Amino acid sequence: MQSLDPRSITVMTALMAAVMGAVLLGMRRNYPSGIQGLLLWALAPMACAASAGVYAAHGLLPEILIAQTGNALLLTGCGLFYFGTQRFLERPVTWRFWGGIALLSLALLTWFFIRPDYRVRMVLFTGTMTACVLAHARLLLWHGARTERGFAAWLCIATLLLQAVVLVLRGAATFWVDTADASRFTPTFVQNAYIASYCFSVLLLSVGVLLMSSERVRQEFELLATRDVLTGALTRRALLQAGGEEFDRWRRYEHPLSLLLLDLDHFKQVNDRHGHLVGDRVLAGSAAAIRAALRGTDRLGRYGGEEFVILLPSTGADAARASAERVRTALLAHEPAPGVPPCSASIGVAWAQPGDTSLDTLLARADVALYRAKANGRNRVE
Ligand SMILES: Nc1nc2c(ncn2[C@@H]2O[C@H](COP(=O)(O)OP(=O)(O)OP(=O)(O)O)[C@@H](O)[C@H]2O)c(=O)[nH]1
Repeated sequence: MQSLDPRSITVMTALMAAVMGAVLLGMRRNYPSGIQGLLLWALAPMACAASAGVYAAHGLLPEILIAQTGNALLLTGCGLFYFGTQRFLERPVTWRFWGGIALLSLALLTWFFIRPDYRVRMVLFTGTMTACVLAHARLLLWHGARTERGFAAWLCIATLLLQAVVLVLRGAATFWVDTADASRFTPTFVQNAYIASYCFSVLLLSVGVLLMSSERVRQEFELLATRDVLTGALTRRALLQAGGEEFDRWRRYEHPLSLLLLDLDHFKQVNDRHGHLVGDRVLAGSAAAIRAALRGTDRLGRYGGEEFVILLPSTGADAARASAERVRTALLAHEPAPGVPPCSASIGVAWAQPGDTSLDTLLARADVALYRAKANGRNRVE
């Protein structure tokens, strides 16, 4: 490590960070605009690259200019990563607070040029960086890891925590390894390790945010493929797949299985009287009311138009009838938004019985029961 040239590592860091920034910028063009924070994440490694470029000019320009510009750019890069994550997690962006801290720290650093001591400047700068990096890790731990529980969020958190450890160690070590008139390119083992670890942390953080965006895209596509946009219920395809799996489980383990076929009553009249848009709102509101009346393991799917299927795993005939009754009364009790009419539902109940060969058998029986419920006056369970 001692034999490594700190200026060369700094130049490599600048090049690598610039490439990562360009990759993130290019990637952003192909991602849905609904995913926020990508531009800030792309600008972050570019600011880090610029700071490394400025540091690499050590000895060629006045030290105060290099130190202040380089530090300002490095803090900006750190902040852009942080603000990008805030945007990505759809949290309020706190430019002012963190910008204020960075400016204060830079102002203090300027003051130390009047009474120069490299070690004090080092402690102050690594301290500010540690605060920024820990704030970022905390943001991801509290908000990110909950919604983005994937590998990528943990990679970012681990990188940030490691970076904080390195910064604290670097700040603390300065009083042992540096002299008051040392400079950033004084070739000590500690300084080389510090610059090299910074290079890796920019790389890992850029890869981490790139993976986080890819995971978000995958989640959104998965949601689009399996969720009905209007009601949030499972699509017909996803519902039939889930139903097929539950049916196989019933056949193998003989856990009871029931399903409800629910059809909103006189829905055509709602459309005819109030228009399709209001009809859509009735559908969305009804689906929300139905979902609220179900257990966590039950699954609601939109079978077609105004027809829904509710899968009730581990539920026998009596419990299924009770569930259906609960859903029916929940729809009656549901208070629609102003201007949206209430709507009742008829429900056909079916449960798996010996001799059933597929989910279709249950669906066909539920359909017959639903037809009976309609024929017997609607707003009822059969
Ligand atoms: N607004 C809206 N209407 C839909 C949607 N899908 C289906 N529909 C309408 O739902 C209505 C269903 O009408 P019908 O099958 O006659 O049933 P109904 O009026 O509910 O009568 P019953 O089922 O016998 O009580 C049709 O007018 C469809 O156009 C949708 O996504 N949005």
